[in-house]
Amino acid sequence: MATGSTPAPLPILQARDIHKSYGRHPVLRGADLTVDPGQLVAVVGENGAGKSTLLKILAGTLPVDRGEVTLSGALGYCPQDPVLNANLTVEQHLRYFAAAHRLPDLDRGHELVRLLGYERYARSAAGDLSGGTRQKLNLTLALLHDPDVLLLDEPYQGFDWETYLRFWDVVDGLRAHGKAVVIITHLVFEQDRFDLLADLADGRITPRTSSREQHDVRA
Ligand SMILES: Nc1ncnc2c1ncn2[C@@H]1O[C@H](COP(=O)(O)OP(=O)(O)OP(=O)(O)O)[C@@H](O)[C@H]1O
Repeated sequence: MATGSTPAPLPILQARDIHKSYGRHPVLRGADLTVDPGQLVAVVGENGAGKSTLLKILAGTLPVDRGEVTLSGALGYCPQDPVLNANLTVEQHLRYFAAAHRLPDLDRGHELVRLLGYERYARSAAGDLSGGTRQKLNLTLALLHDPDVLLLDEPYQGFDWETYLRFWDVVDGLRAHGKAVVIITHLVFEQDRFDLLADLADGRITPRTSSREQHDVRA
C-alpha cells in the first residue's frame, strides 16, 4: 500500500471516458481505467457487460467513439479466440512471431512452452491442437516479446487444473518483474489474486480493491 509520501507510479495504461456503441446499442458509456506497473487487474461483469469490447479497445484493435487510451510501453494481447495459422506448427509460430518482433533467439518462447507444459506438441500443426493447447500457444505468442502490459480475454478456457496453476505461476513471474496484467475473468474464487477488480456495469467501471491490495490503486 502506498503511503502519503510515496509518489504514485506513472500508469502503464490508462483509459479515459471510453464510449462505444454497436449501431444504436451503447456498450461503454464513460469507462475509466488506470493500470499501474506490476498491477494485476481483473475485469469482471455480467455476460454482455462489454468486457471483451473494453479489452479490444485497450489493445487498439477496436476504435472508440469517444475517449482515449494511453499506453506507455509494449503491449501483449490474447484475444478470446486464438488467432493462429492452422497449417503452422508450434515451433513455426514461435519463429514467425520472434522474427516479427525482431527477437535474437527463441529462448523466451521455449521457456514459456516448457512452463505451460506443452513441449510435446512443438512439431504439431496448430490446427491439430486441442482448444486448451491452442490457448497456451496464444498466450506464449502474446508474451514472446516481454510486454510491459498483457491483456488476456478469459485466457484459461480449456485449461486443465495443472495448466491453470502453471498459468498463475507465469502471471506471478510477470508481476514480480513489474509487468501489468489485465484479465477478464468470471471465476469468483480467484478474485483475491488480483490487486484491482474493475467491475464493468452499465457501461462504466467501478474499481474495487481485492483483499490482496498491495498497491496504490486508482481508476
Ligand atoms: N461486433 C459486434 N457487433 C454488434 N454487437 C456486438 C459486437 N460485439 C459485441 N456486441 C454486443 O456488445 C455487448 C457487449 O459484448 P462483449 O462481448 O463486449 O461483452 P462481454 O462482457 O465480454 O460478454 P461475455 O461475458 O459474454 O463474454 C453485447 O450485447 C454484445 O452482443
